[in-house]
Amino acid sequence: MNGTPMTARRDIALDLVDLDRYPIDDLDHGPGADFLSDCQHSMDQNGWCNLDGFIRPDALTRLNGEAHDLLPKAEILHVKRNIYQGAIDPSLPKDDPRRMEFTHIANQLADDQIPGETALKQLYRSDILTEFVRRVQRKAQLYRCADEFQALNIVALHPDSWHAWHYDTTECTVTLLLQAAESGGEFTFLPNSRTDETEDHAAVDRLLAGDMSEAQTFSRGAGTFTLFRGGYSLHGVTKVEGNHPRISAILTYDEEPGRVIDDDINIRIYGKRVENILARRRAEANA
Ligand SMILES: O=C(O)CCC(=O)C(=O)O
Ligand SMILES: [Fe+2]
Repeated sequence: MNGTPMTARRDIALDLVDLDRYPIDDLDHGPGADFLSDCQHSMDQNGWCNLDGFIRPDALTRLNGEAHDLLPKAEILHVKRNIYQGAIDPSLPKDDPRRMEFTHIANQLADDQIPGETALKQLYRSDILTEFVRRVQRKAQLYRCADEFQALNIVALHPDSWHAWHYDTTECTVTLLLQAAESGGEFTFLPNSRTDETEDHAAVDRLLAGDMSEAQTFSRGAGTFTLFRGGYSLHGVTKVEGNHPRISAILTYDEEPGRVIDDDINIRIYGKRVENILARRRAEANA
């Protein structure tokens, strides 16, 4: 032993987040405490908290570069589902949302396709960031989602694509915009449109019919970090216009530790690749 102290690895959030504007490194004192209280107030009042320029410009170049390096290897997914992530049930009336199929096309990386050494994965795994999200969402505990596919995703929507209306399968979602669309591609949602007991069916039906008048949307530049309760807020992204894709990172969190997602939901989102992984695993387990 030479007496060299073990030094913990520096938390990458300290290098990527604009701490002057968003002091997530000290939420208990001075400016950090005021900032946290503003974020909590926005969650309470509006059901969202939108932090423009959360990622510093140099860090954004790095994260967006990682997404651009990885996306060519990702599948183009054709996602077909109802807003609850289920398969449609043809026995229901035609206007029941459980019967209505919404489809979209996305160039998407699942968590297992995003290497651990990337700054983006390290940012997702940052305890400082997770603690910030937990406190804004006012949770006694909050964990990063443990699902091998859903935990962290990178989603590129190419021109003419949208992201169909849905509820997430984990409660707390953060969407981090890495590259904005030239126009369109607006993140759009009905804050807290359902609870565990009920749903605002009238508002949901209006949105599904194309009436966006009650939906929340705001212009978000690249680097914007938006917290909301994705599992309880119907949401999607309007059609991307212009010449380049809109790219976002989706960070998911849940009150339950070890939250994993049903295989059928993962297959519906991620398609053949994940279907094959799960089938191989089942075959090996039975061998
Ligand atoms: O790209 C976004 O901003 C939202 C995407 C989304 O809702 C999702 O991947 O679940
Ligand atoms: Fe979502």
